[in-house]
Amino acid sequence: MSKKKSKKVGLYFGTFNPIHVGHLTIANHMVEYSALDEVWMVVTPHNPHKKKSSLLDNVHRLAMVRIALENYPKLKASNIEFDLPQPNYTVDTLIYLEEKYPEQEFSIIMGEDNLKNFHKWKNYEVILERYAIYVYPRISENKVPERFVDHANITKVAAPIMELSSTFIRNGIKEGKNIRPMLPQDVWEYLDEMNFYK
Ligand SMILES: Nc1ncnc2c1ncn2[C@@H]1O[C@H](COP(=O)(O)OP(=O)(O)OP(=O)(O)O)[C@@H](O)[C@H]1O
Ligand SMILES: O=C(O)c1ccc[n+]([C@@H]2O[C@H](COP(=O)([O-])O)[C@@H](O)[C@H]2O)c1
Repeated sequence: MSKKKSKKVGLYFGTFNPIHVGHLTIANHMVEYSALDEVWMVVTPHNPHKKKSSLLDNVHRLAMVRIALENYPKLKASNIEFDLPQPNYTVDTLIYLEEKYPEQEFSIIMGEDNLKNFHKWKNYEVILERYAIYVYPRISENKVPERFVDHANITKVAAPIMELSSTFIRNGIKEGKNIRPMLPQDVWEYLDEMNFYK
């Protein structure tokens, strides 16, 4: 007989270069308005679909996620991918997490933009078969592929839409713009003091 899992954990993967209020709003919404007990923000060293240039060191991206989550006990920063082979394929991370935390029930949190490209992820069928995927709305082009519409393991969540990106923030800093409202206060202070992205 299989043992009942003790905790429901939603995994929110990203490069978080840097984490911004769009990410934080989603993570908090997911943990407050779903059956999840916790959301882990998994800092990805190297997204297989992104270039590594302009990527701040893993430890600094993790530090900013930790700072952002200080007052959110149900949200955790995770460095689980730091010691896994790169680029980081999500399916491999999931296998590793299952072995390390057999008592926890994992699901995946993803934006609708990611769902549109999900069929390009490594072994996406395996992920889809084994995990619940919570999808929140994003403004983006193209349609969700037919095979994902109304899929039993995919749940749409009506989270608020905040269209900002880490790229926009990095470019703004480089151009000397004030981008403070887009970042948690303490994260802004950290990256300003460290002279990141200038
Ligand atoms: N404004 C936002 N609202 C909700 N989700 C977001 C937002 N920006 C990014 N995400 C999602 O958060 C996860 C991590 O995103 P990522 O770290 O790549 O951030 P990003 O802002 O898109 O970064 P970049 O501009 O560097 O590509 C992804 O699933 C992405 O779709
Ligand atoms: O496993 C894959 O093939 C795969 C391909 C693209 C992206 N991902 C994961 O999706 C996360 C969010 O992607 P992105 O493009 O929105 O930054 C990223 O941090 C990776 O962990 C995973």
